[in-house]
Amino acid sequence: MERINFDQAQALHSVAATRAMEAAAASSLPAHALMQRAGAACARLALALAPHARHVWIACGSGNNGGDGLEAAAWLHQAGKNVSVTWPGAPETAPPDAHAAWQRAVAAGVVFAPGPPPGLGPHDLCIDALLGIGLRSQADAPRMPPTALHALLRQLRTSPATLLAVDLPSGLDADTGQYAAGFAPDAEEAAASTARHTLSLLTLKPGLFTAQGRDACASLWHDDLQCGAFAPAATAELSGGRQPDARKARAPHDSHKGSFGDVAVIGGEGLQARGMGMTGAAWLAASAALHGGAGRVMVALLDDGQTLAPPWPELMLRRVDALDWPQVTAVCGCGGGEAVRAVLPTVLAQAARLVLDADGLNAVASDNALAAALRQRAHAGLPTVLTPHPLEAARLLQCTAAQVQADRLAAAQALAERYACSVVLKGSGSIIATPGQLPRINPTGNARLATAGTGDVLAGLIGARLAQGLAPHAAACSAVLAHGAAADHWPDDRSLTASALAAFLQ
Ligand SMILES: NC(=O)C1=CN([C@@H]2O[C@H](COP(=O)(O)OP(=O)(O)OC[C@H]3O[C@@H](n4cnc5c(N)ncnc54)[C@H](OP(=O)(O)O)[C@@H]3O)[C@@H](O)[C@H]2O)[C@@H](O)CC1
Ligand SMILES: Nc1ncnc2c1ncn2[C@@H]1O[C@H](COP(=O)(O)OP(=O)(O)O)[C@@H](O)[C@H]1O
Ligand SMILES: [K+]
Repeated sequence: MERINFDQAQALHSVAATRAMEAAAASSLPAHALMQRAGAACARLALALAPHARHVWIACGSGNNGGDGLEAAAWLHQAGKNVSVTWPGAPETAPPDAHAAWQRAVAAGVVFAPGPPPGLGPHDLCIDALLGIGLRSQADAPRMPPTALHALLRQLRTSPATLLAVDLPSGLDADTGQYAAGFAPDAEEAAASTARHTLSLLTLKPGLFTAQGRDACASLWHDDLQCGAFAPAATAELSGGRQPDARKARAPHDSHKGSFGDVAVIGGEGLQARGMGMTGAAWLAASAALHGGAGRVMVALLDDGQTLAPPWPELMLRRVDALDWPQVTAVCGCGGGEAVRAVLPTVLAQAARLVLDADGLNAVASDNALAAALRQRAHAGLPTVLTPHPLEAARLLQCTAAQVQADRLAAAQALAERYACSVVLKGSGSIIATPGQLPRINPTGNARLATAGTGDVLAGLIGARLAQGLAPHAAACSAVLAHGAAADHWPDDRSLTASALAAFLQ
């Protein structure tokens, strides 16, 4: 068993891949062995998390997730704990493994009760074994009426006792990180101050790391039930460990500024165009490229020459028509407004490497000729990274942001395929997808990044990584990881602003 610290690379497996692993392992093990291992692992972690628990209450569902809970009950009872189980299932309809686990729990003398024991306190433990990877999004004919299940879930979530979820927090979709309809915690449940843990069994699932998954699983543990050898190919991977790093300190002594590449930021519509000055976005991206290690950073503002001097002397103002396209890594779209449309045909056709952000993406979404020019870049061998947030991704995919969020991995992969380039789908658990590569989920970052301009900073940092010679997928993974890590290491007593974040980057 390992505790997941969100700083190590990890292979992630979908429900289908997990089922395949379970079938392969089960075929070479004695009957019920996997569930016995699952129950034992759960009991071990329970004893470690709540060693002084006077009561352990286990709420079990009618499938095999409930079976894991029944196995854990038998182990914990044998360990001398005062265990009670609520199991609205029935032996005659339980799957075979869960039926055997029920028999073991009964034989061990576990107490069955319709609800939690009275007086559960912070030292006690609740175990959520209601639903695992068998969650159906459309509960058409559940054996347990959803209302009964929801009532148990509410008691688990609002109890003062430590909460351990078996395999998944019940109701969370393991593939997408979204709660099934009706299962998301309400405000009172979300505000409960209970310590929460999740023990993921056999595999780590993508949904634990993106969308609502991070909040749902809280503290995360993994036990492969000694079946690692049966793991199929990963569905996705969690970024972590050492990333490709083009920092100057590690560069050959005989380097010069040209060795680290030129970034040209193209964006920042002026105030006069539509009464909305957005040059700040371009400066933020440029600052991030500079602090991220680009050799030279140029800024081509779309402000009709209004700006007289850059806010940092290292940055160079350029006109768009004065850029040396075969040399530059363009970061285009930050604060670009409507003005960016006019320059996009040139940028898409000529920039040697490109990060397309914000209004650059919106323009492509609404213009077939620009979309075709974007796709054409792949045929011309020109690397491109798109950096949409969910609404921008929805515009590009002609769907709603809710549909994007409903399956972030699939949405990012669909965009990467459609435009034949790398895509960073931003938000909690950013996804990095590139055709022909295993998609990545980024584990760093937090809600402090939810402030205006941090996306511009990310675009500039990806530009610096591309300019330093990394391939698009590696550049995106490395920059997204560093951007989130900067927020994770942010001093508690300072508020995070985008300009301070850009200056904090390496
Ligand atoms: N596979 C493995 O790798 C291993 C699996 N193991 C464990 O088994 C778990 C998977 O077990 P599983 O397949 O029996 O599904 P599970 O999560 O118990 O859910 C099915 C139950 O939930 C119900 N139900 C579903 N959706 C619902 C809804 N929306 N609303 C209401 N009810 C709903 C559904 O009802 P029904 O469809 O029968 O009416 C059925 O009763 C896995 O997560 C892990 O813990 C480990 O022991 C070892 C290795
Ligand atoms: N809750 C969160 N957890 C992790 N990262 C977040 C969170 N909220 C925002 N971010 C990150 O902050 C950045 C915001 O970018 P974006 O939405 O484009 O904002 P803006 O356009 O204001 O710069 C993205 O990198 C996103 O992944
Ligand atoms: K569960």
